[in-house]
Amino acid sequence: MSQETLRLHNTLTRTKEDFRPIDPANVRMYVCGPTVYDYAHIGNARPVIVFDVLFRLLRHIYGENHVTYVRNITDVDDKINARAARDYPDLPLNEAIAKVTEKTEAQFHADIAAFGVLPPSAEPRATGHIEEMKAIIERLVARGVAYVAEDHVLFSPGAMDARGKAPKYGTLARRSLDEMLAGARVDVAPYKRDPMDFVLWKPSKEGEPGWESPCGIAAKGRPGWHIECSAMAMAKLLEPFGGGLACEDPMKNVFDIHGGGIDLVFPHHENEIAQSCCAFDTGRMANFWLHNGFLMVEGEKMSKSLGNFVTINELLATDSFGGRSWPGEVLRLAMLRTHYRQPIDWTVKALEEAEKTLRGWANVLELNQTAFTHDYAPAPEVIDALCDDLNTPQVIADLHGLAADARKGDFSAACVLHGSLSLLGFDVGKLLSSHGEAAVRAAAAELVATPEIKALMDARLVARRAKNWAESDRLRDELAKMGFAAKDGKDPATGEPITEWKIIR
Ligand SMILES: Nc1ncnc2c1ncn2[C@@H]1O[C@H](COP(=O)(O)OP(=O)(O)OP(=O)(O)O)[C@@H](O)[C@H]1O
Ligand SMILES: [Zn+2]
Repeated sequence: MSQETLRLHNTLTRTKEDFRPIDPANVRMYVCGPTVYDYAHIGNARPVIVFDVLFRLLRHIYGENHVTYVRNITDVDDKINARAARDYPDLPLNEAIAKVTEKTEAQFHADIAAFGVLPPSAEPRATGHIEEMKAIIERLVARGVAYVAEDHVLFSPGAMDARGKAPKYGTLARRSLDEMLAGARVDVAPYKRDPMDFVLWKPSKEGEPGWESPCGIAAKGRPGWHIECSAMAMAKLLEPFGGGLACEDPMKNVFDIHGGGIDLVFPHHENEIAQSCCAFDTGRMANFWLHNGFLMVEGEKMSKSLGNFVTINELLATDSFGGRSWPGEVLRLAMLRTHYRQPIDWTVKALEEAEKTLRGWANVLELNQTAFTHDYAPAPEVIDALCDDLNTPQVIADLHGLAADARKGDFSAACVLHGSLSLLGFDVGKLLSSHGEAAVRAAAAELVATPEIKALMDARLVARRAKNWAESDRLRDELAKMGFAAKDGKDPATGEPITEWKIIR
C-alpha cells in the first residue's frame, strides 16, 4: 500500500476531508446507476467516468483486490413501465418490461465500454433484491418510522427523532424543513399523514410488475426508488441481513463512499440515509458522499426531460454532434478536463481539443514505443493531483509537462506518461493505433489516394497474398515513386497479410 493521503470533498460536511477507509482490506463504494428505459445520454456518462477514476485510484492505493465498487441497475420504475407500454403495446406488460430493460441495459454496457471503464465489482439489479427491500421495510414499520396506508408503506421523516442515532432529516441536503415542505406539497397523495412522507412500497395495478407485499398488505406491490438503493447497498456492502443489524460496529453497517450526480442529493440520497440509518441503527449510511456536477448544454443541465440531450451512442456512432463521430477515449478525456464537481459545458470545440491532446500524447509515445515492454509506474505528481479530490485538470497539465519532456527525448518521461495514462484509464495500445502518427498518416493516405492508386494498392496485396514477390515488389516501388510507403504486416485476427500505406514526407 502506498502512503498518499487521499482527500475527498464530502457533501456531508461540504469540506475536503482525509479519506480513511473503515477497513483498508476492503474499501467499499456504492454509486447510483442508471434507470434502464432509454439510451443513456452523455450527462449520465459523467458519474460513470468520474467514479471509474476514483475506483482506479482506490485500487492503486489499497490494492486491486481490496476495493469493492457497486453500481446498481434500476430495473423497476414507473418510467420503465410507461416506456414498455408505449413501445410494445401488443405484449403483456411484464414481457414488454423485460424487453425494454434487457435492451437498454445491454446498450448501456456497450456504450460505456467505449470509455474504457472497469466493470464494477458487482452490478445488482433492483428486481434481484426485493426480499431485502421488504425486510428493511418491515423493520422500519416495526421501529415506528414507517406506516401502512391504503396498501402503501410510507416513511415518515417526522418520526425519525424517535430513532436515536439517525441524523436529522435534511442533514445531507442542508435544507430546512420549510424548503423541503415547499417541494413536497406540490403533489400530496391522500394516504400520506404528512406531505414529507415518501413511498417505500406501493400497490401494483393488474398487469404491472408486482411482488407479495410486506407488512400484511394483501395486494401485490412494488418498491419505491429510494429503498432499492438502501437494499442493494446493504446486500453487497454490509454484513448479511439478519446478522448484526443493531450493531455498533461501523465495519458492519456503514460503508465508505456513496456517489452519484448532484441532482440525487435531494431527495434520493437524503431518503437513502433516512431509511438505512433507521433500519441499521447507525448515524451514517456511508462516511463520504461524493457528487459530480452537471454536464450542461448552453447553460442548462442536459436531461431527458428537457430534450436537450445527445446520447452516448449518437456521439460514438453517428455524426449528429459536430458532424462526425467521436472515439470513446476522446469523450473520456473531454470529461476529465473539468474537475468533477464543476459544471461542464459540452461543446464540439472541447471534443476537438481533447482529440488533439490525445494525438499529441500518442505521437510522443509512438516515438518511444519500441521500448514499451511492460507496465510503467504513474508520475508521483499525477497521484498527488488525483489524491487532491480527483484534480483531473491538474493531472492533464502534468501530462502535458511529461509529454513535452518526452518530446525532447527524455525516455523516462515517456514511460511515466505511459503509466499515468494507464492509471487514468486510457489504453495506451489503443491510443497508438487510433491516434498515433502511423494511424493518422494511414488515414491521410486513405483520403489522398485516388481510385487508380487504391487499385494499385489492392493489386499489390493480391500479389503478396499469392506470394508473387516480383510483382508485389514492382508495385511497391511504383507506389513509392508516387509518394506512398508500404508497411506490411499481418492481420492479428486472421494472420492474413495486410498492408498499411503511409504518405512519404
Ligand atoms: N446532465 C447531467 N450531468 C451529470 N450527471 C447527470 C446528468 N444527468 C443525469 N446525471 C446522472 O446520471 C446518473 C443516472 O441518472 P438517471 O438514470 O436517473 O438519469 P435521468 O434521471 O434519466 O436523467 P434526466 O435528468 O436526464 O432525466 C445519476 O447519477 C445522475 O445524477
Ligand atoms: Zn440510488
